Amino acid sequence: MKNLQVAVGIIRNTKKEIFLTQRASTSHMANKWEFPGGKIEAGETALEGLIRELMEETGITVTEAQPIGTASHTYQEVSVTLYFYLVEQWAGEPWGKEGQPQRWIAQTDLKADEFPPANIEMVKRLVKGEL
Ligand SMILES: Nc1nc2c([nH]c(=O)n2[C@H]2C[C@H](O)[C@@H](COP(=O)(O)OP(=O)(O)OP(=O)(O)O)O2)c(=O)[nH]1
Ligand SMILES: [Mg+2]
Repeated sequence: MKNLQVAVGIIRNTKKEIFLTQRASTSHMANKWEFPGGKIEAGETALEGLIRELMEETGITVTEAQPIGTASHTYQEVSVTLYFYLVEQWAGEPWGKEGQPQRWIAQTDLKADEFPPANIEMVKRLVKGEL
């Protein structure tokens, strides 16, 4: 089975709100809310992939990103390894640049079941305020 390496950004503002986007109805994990990000390309580091994906999907220029862990999950179609980064320093204002719905939500109000299963542990850590 394919194993995807995916860089994801937990974009957090000074009010402890997190920026989420919604996956397309035609995509894998359709309609789930996600941390913006995507597949790391050949020759790229995870951080380079993160910076590129957040520019493509949200329009921001990441200026600092802290690696906070990984999660692996095997779905029916594909297996993924997520490389999570906490992003608190950036230039610009994030928006759903590819037309995807977006929202800011208080970190403590995140709901694990709105995310793909691979995200559950990380969402729980965020809700508990461990990060
Ligand atoms: N971006 C993102 N992907 C996630 C999360 N959780 C999770 O299981 N995934 C999975 C869904 C996909 O199977 C896989 C790759 O993400 P993606 O679809 O965003 O990849 P991409 O941006 O490169 O998309 P594309 O170029 O193929 O359209 O990671 C998450 O929080 N954020
Ligand atoms: Mg993506």
